[in-house]
Amino acid sequence: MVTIGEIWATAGSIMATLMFVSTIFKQYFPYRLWGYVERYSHKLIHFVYPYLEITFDEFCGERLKRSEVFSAIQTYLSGKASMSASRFKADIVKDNRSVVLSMDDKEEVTDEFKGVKVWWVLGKNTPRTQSFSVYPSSDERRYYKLMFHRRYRELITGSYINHVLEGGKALTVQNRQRKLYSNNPSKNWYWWRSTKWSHVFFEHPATFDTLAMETEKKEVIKKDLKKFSEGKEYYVKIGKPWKRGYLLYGPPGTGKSTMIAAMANFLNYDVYDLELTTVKNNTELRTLLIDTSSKAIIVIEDIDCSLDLTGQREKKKEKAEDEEGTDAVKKAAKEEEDSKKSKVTLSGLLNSIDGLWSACGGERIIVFTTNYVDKLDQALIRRGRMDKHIEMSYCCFDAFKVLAKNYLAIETHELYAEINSLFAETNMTPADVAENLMPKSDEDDVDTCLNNLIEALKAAKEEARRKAVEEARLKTEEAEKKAEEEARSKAEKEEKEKGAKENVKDGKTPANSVKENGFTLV
Ligand SMILES: Nc1ncnc2c1ncn2[C@@H]1O[C@H](COP(=O)(O)OP(=O)(O)OP(=O)(O)O)[C@@H](O)[C@H]1O
Ligand SMILES: [Mg+2]
Repeated sequence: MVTIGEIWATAGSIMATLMFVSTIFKQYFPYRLWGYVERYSHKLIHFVYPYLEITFDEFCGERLKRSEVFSAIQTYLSGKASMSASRFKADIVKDNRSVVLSMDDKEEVTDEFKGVKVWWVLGKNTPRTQSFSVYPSSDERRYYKLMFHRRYRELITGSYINHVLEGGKALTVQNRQRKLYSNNPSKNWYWWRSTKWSHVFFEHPATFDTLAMETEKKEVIKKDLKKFSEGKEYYVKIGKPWKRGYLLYGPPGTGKSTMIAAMANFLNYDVYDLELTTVKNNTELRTLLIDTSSKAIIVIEDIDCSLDLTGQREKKKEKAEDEEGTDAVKKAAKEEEDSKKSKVTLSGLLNSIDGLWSACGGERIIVFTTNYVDKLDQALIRRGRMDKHIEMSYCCFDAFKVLAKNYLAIETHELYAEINSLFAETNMTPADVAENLMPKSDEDDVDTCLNNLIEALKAAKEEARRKAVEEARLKTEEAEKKAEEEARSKAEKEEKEKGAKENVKDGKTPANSVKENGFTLV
């Protein structure tokens, strides 16, 4: 009887012989004939193995961007994986309430489409060179492989793949837990996982209903956003990338950030909060923007503080510093400081907003906020870049009514008339109004809160009056000082002219005086 050990020994020697023969064959067989052998061997395999394979890679474009097709397939298969795979990866979605299972590496999942069976495998390309790093190799790339009988080639490539992609996208929208991203400094970017952006779940509760603003203005913005989000075909027709820029400007506490949250909740978009000061240069900025998903609002807050937008201020400063002297220690310190500073330029920013790269992906809204719109370079905020400019201003009575409804659950009150007249005379930000309306203890009722607001409005009015008086006083003082200085310099000038005339009368021209006294009288 043949033992297992003997079988293994025989199999081992057959393998060794085959490898030896194949090596000899490769070495001595004419190179040109080798091509024929390969071609015919493929035909032979094709004849006995009637299945076709399609591969979908995880990354496209030199790892710059994760393939949306790969993501759609992953989501589509997550529904099927729970039926046939045995190892899963779990993801929490939709308000942390449910778990979605997706297939793990090297798992196989079967699917059926119009009675045709197909197989999906999640594979990984292992590195060609072996290294002993604890990190995965740069060659390691995941892919989905779809296998089907070649008889169904048209059905699969024609309809099935579309069916998978559309199903995947629909599931993504359904399961979507929106995210709030913030960019990481490039020293923390690693190629083996997406680390350019960190995220938390986006849970800001602001909506357009809770946003204090004139109703009409709010409606215009809502319509604008809706038109944009439904405008895919329109943007293709007019030949413009599917993106829109919003500039929100106004004093602190007027609701610019709140408006962004309301926009994201209205459109069901993710938010990318881009901190420009940690972006080293224009290339990094471009890489970050390419790595954003569609259905996203990209936000740059306080754009006037984020970088030197005129480009001139920086040069002036440098020149002044150069004149101060070039001490070696100072120079080294300056170099170190410079290396930490963001080198993103205005033109880099403009390019990333509406250059050729900006068309990668689609359905993106870019929002800039600023407290000082006049400081911004006109090129940055021209239409086409910042298409819609929205002024967030001090609280008006209309906006107050929204806040009162949110904070005190009232539609009207006998004190409204007084509050209305006070708003007409006073500037107060919605943030201050909201703070005054908020009950501070269980004893605080509606009347207390409204009276608090009235007191605050009166105090603000008095403060504004006092400020205006002070400003007027300062202005008058300045004007008087200026007039005094003008009068003094005029008197001095007249005095000089008078002296000069008298000298001429006495025959003492400046030239004569030199001759006489050996020095010049000025
Ligand atoms: N228009 C508004 N509607 C509702 N709440 C508002 C509004 N404006 C301000 N608030 C309230 O005031 C707080 C501060 O507002 P927000 O952060 O949106 O102001 P901002 O304009 O972004 O200020 P900054 O310029 O300082 O960033 C918010 O938490 C919100 O509760
Ligand atoms: Mg803000």
